[in-house]
Amino acid sequence: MGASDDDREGGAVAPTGIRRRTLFGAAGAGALAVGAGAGYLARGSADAAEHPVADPDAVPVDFAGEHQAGVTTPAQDRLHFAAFDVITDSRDDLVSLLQDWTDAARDMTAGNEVGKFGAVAGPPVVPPEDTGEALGLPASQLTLTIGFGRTLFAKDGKDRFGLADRRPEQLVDLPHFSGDRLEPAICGGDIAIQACANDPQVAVHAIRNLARIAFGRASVRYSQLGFGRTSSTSEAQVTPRNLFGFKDGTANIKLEDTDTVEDFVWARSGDGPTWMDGGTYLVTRKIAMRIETWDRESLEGQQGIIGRAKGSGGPMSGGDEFEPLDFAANSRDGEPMIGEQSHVRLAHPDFNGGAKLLRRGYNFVDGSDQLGRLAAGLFFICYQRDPREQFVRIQNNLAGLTADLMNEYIVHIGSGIFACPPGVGSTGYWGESLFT
Ligand SMILES: C=CC1=C(C)c2cc3[nH]c(cc4nc(cc5[nH]c(cc1n2)c(C)c5CCC(=O)O)C(CCC(=O)O)=C4C)c(C)c3C=C
Ligand SMILES: [Fe+2]
Repeated sequence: MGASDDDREGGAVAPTGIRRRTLFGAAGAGALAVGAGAGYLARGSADAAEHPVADPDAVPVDFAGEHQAGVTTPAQDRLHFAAFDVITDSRDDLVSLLQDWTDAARDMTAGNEVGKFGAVAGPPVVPPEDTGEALGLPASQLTLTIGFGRTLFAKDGKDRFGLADRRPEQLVDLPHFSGDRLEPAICGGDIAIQACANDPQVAVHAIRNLARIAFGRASVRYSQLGFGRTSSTSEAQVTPRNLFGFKDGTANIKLEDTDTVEDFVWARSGDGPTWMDGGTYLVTRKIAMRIETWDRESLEGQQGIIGRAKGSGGPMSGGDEFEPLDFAANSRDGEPMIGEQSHVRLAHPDFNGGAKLLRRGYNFVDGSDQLGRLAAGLFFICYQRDPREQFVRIQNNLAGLTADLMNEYIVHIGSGIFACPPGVGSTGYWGESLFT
């Protein structure tokens, strides 16, 4: 195993790769995890000042586990999402790609360089195994989460890899929703990989290296950068804001609510094919937001559209952020305080047969268009046990100009649905249960 100068300085070489950056020397990670992740309540608190901790981003998120990381993991600040097209016809090549990707994912999520020699310790006559831009950076809570699209199982009626009869019925072709203006180039994909990290360079490095490893076997169909996580997935996180300026994620499923996570997020035995037991279904929607039009809407109008107060995030029926929504409350003029066409009413489980989602989206700004308008929006990401009963049901309730008032300000332009297999142990590879 090679070791770079940095490793010799840090004095730590991990067994499966070259460590990019260590904690304070070889300090134990357990005590350092306090306040890990951007936006945690502990950050900047008196407690944190009295008990300084090493950079919490140096404590990696476990890659191995019953479920994949990156679903209930406290949402990191940054996203690089990529959808791949598989360009080989060989099942063996597909399996070897998943094996190579898993090895690299193990390395990178642990904060190590990719491969045996990494970026600079290999033979000088061949391209380095790792592209190098994350050298010196900690793991930054990087998680890598994989999902398989419908076209991996069968495409144009062709059973490409002998997987056609293993496609779960939950992995539906999403219906057309009223108002959709989907652009095919940013829809679908055979395989999706969600990279989340607190440092954008770490997330980009991960996707770049996975794309490089895939050369000749899979190519990037599209990718999306995101920032400012628009959901909290843990009670320990403060609720972030989306580009409409509203707190987003208040009523999200939180990892501490284990019963809800079990009931609404993870596929279980009997739900579908056994290879998906412990997995989950991912739906993505790239939603453009008409920022300039929104910015001309009055505060009262904006709050009426969302159904929550812009400052506190509390319901329009009253109370602070986490006060339950009271849909029966009427104002003095007899109108519901949380409007009939408000977003939170139409998205709420009470109006969707009890359905809930684990939301994990990110803001995006792809620069400005030719008229100087922000090309911005929400890259909506959600995880669930059955998209038919969850995303599709809720989106059908929201879609259309006569439904959610927010539809005047948004348009769905990208879409994807993926079956995310269960987690991997310390050996094995992503999606192994699908091929055995
Ligand atoms: C189909 C699912 C959903 C889409 C698409 C969606 C788009 C979308 N949402 C916001 C902003 C907010 N959403 C909020 C709550 C909320 N949204 C959904 C679902 C979708 N949103 C759900 C299930 C909920 C929770 C409803 C509840 O149980 O109360 C909120 C309020 C804060 C919160 O609870 O998170 C905001 C704000 C935007 C801007 C957007 C598309 C661009
Ligand atoms: Fe929403």
